[in-house]
Amino acid sequence: MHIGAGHHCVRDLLSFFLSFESSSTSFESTPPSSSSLPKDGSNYFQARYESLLNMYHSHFVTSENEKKNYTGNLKAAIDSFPFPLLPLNCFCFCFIILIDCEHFFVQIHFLFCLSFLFRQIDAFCNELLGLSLSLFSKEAFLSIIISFPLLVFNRNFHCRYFFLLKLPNVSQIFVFRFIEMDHFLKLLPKLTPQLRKGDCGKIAVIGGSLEYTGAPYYAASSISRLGADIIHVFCTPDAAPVIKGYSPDLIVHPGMSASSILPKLPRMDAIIIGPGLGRNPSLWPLLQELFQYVKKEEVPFVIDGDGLWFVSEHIEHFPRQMVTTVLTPNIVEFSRLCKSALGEEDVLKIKNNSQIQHLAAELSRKMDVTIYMKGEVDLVVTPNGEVSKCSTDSSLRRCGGQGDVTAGSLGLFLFWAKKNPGNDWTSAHHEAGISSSWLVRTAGRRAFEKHGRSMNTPMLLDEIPKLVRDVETREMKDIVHTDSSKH
Ligand SMILES: NC(=O)C1=CN([C@@H]2O[C@H](COP(=O)(O)OP(=O)(O)OC[C@H]3O[C@@H](n4cnc5c(N)ncnc54)[C@H](OP(=O)(O)O)[C@@H]3O)[C@@H](O)[C@H]2O)[C@@H](O)CC1
Ligand SMILES: Nc1ncnc2c1ncn2[C@@H]1O[C@H](COP(=O)(O)OP(=O)(O)OP(=O)(O)O)[C@@H](O)[C@H]1O
Repeated sequence: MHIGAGHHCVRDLLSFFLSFESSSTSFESTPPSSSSLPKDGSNYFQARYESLLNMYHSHFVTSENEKKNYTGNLKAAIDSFPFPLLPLNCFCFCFIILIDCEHFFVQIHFLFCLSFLFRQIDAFCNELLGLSLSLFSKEAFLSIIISFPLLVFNRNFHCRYFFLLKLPNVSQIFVFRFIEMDHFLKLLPKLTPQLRKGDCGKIAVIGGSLEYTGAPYYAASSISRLGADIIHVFCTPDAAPVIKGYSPDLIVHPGMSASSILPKLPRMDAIIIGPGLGRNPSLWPLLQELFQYVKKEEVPFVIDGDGLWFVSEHIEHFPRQMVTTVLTPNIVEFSRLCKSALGEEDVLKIKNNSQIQHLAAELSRKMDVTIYMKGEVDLVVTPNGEVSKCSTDSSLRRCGGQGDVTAGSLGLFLFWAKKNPGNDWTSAHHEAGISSSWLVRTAGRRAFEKHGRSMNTPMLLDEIPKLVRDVETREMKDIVHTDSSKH
């Protein structure tokens, strides 16, 4: 098809693409003739836009607020588009590709932006129109080229729909929506009658003290709900009966000496240290021996909470080449690490996300370890400079304990990710990080939608079983505003 020759060509192109929308046979459908299009193009495409929006809402958006936000963003982007002023390389277009992987049909819906385009283009000269459409078609072509290898080469790409949507203001919001969920799905081990106890994970959580009994429980409980077989909690003797009382599911070992803990570690598939650990200086020898053990045995290892406090306090003794290790700081823990490792003061005053990302990359490189930085956007940064960002909608509540769920689930995901023969440690860290972030944020959001400001971490934990089941049956109807990308 020749593109860009003028007004009639636009109509042909539109009718060609619209035929896909109305037909389920995708590429095999015959394009309707341009004369079959209604005379009043503007109203026609406005109606198509509305219907697509409704379709989007009915499939993926649940709450009224989300509907408003989505519609608002979209309309604002479309309405505020300064057509004559915008440089061509920022040309406003939007397209959605719906891929039904199971039947391998591809349907292309170039709808609501086409409605916009049509209205605008009608009023402008043919020359500009021609250039615009060339750009438009190039993007469409590229998107198809990108989508097919994903389908063909990634067997785990289970998603039913892959959305690609581009607008100036909400650019790429939806691009990796389902890929992010797919990371999570891909890591879940297949349950078969041949599995034996322990195959899905034997995980150690080291933490729990008189003051903090909730934190190790949250970490351990998230691991249990995700499907690990055995969870050991190592904590101080006074915390042990309390933690045991929370759940008979957990194996709780009182005592924090290296000599009592280390002999039990060779049977563990991943180790998480820090949630509720406390800051008793007598714990430092345990951490030092643990670092050496993890480095030698290459066990998936997560350092969180007070574990990070010890690392900051003894930064000069933190070993290099901890290839299996992920540090999971919140902003306060991050600022402590930056201060001790990079000499950076006042990190808490930084409000600019890209500056934080830059610092996280520097910290990761300097410490030679992966950093999973929690915040409004979660960042997974590996020492080679790769960054994964996850900004899936999460809870608006910042109640304590959500980071403990991150640390626990991350430990288990690291074990699962590394078992995948295609993964080296770097890719395992990114895959596990994205999965953990998606899990905590989505479970948190669901809990928040139900309970509002009364939401707390046990409520988030209660969302995990349903969430896992929904993902496995791909019944996700409420994923909105996901932005996860790797640079
Ligand atoms: N139920 C349980 O058992 C739970 C136990 N937990 C466990 O508790 C242990 C300690 O962890 P932690 O994160 O509370 O201690 P820490 O690193 O000193 O940070 C607190 C300090 O940072 C500050 N601050 C906070 N945010 C800030 C911000 N955005 N910007 C700036 N400042 C900010 C805040 O200052 P404040 O507002 O109080 O003046 C405060 O001084 C750890 O083992 C963890 O696992 C938790 O998991 C929760 C559930
Ligand atoms: N401002 C934010 N907006 C949205 N999500 C956030 C925000 N801050 C943190 N989160 C999410 O909440 C989760 C926990 O992060 P948080 O910063 O609360 O950890 P933490 O302080 O270590 O938690 P804990 O209370 O367990 O110690 C992370 O997965 C992160 O994605």
